[in-house]
Amino acid sequence: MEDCLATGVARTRCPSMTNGGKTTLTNSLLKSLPNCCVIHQDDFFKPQDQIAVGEDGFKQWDVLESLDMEAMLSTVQAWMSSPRKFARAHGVNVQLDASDTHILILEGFLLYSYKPLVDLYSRRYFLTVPYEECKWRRSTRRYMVPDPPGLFDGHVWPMYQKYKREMEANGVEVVYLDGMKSREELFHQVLEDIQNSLLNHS
Ligand SMILES: Nc1ncnc2c1ncn2[C@@H]1O[C@H](COP(=O)(O)OP(=O)(O)O)[C@@H](O)[C@H]1O
Ligand SMILES: NC(=O)c1ccc[n+]([C@@H]2O[C@H](COP(=O)(O)O)[C@@H](O)[C@H]2O)c1
Repeated sequence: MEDCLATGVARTRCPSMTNGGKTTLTNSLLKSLPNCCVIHQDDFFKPQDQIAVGEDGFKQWDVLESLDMEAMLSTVQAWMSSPRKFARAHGVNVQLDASDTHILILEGFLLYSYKPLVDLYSRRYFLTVPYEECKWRRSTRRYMVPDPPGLFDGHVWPMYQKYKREMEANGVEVVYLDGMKSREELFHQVLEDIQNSLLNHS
């Protein structure tokens, strides 16, 4: 990572639990950071017929095996090999100024459990909200595959807790963000942090 930052290229991550507010935050950052691309982990869910059904009867969406992480890694590597080309191909308006800074945001709910990606980043954020808030926000969402009754308590929340425990046990260092803060406050906090990180490595 250090070598990339030394050339003015930064990568960061905006992961969290489901409904922590990561898509909202990512969209705000995208508008404010130069030459900024995003890769959404949700785009790498395997097709529904490849998702295992657990002993609990639920389709196991919230486990790493439900995602094609190799494909996600290849996409990250495509950005790493040519951020400018990647940005252009993804419709990002590339600014040709002297700094030549490029930023990649990875946004997803299970990013710190996939070893090949864990150490690639200059900044790692983790948005959290309390159980009740998460459950309420989730109840207002409509996913491509709607949640069956009981999924949140029976699968989503226990998997979130399991992966978070594992992440902590593995010593993955993250900046925790309080997802109960306002959208504006979170945006300014993270924007400032990323800008400082870029300055420190320029
Ligand atoms: N800081 C916030 N405060 C209150 N509600 C928020 C905040 N950020 C996002 N939300 C709302 O929470 C829901 C989930 O947000 P979203 O950004 O899609 O979460 P995620 O991408 O983490 O699943 C949406 O209804 C969104 O408007
Ligand atoms: N995008 C999909 O195809 C799909 C299908 C079923 C469940 N989900 C849910 O998406 C969640 C992750 O996305 P968010 O972090 O945006 O909530 C997971 O908790 C998972 O249960 C997504």
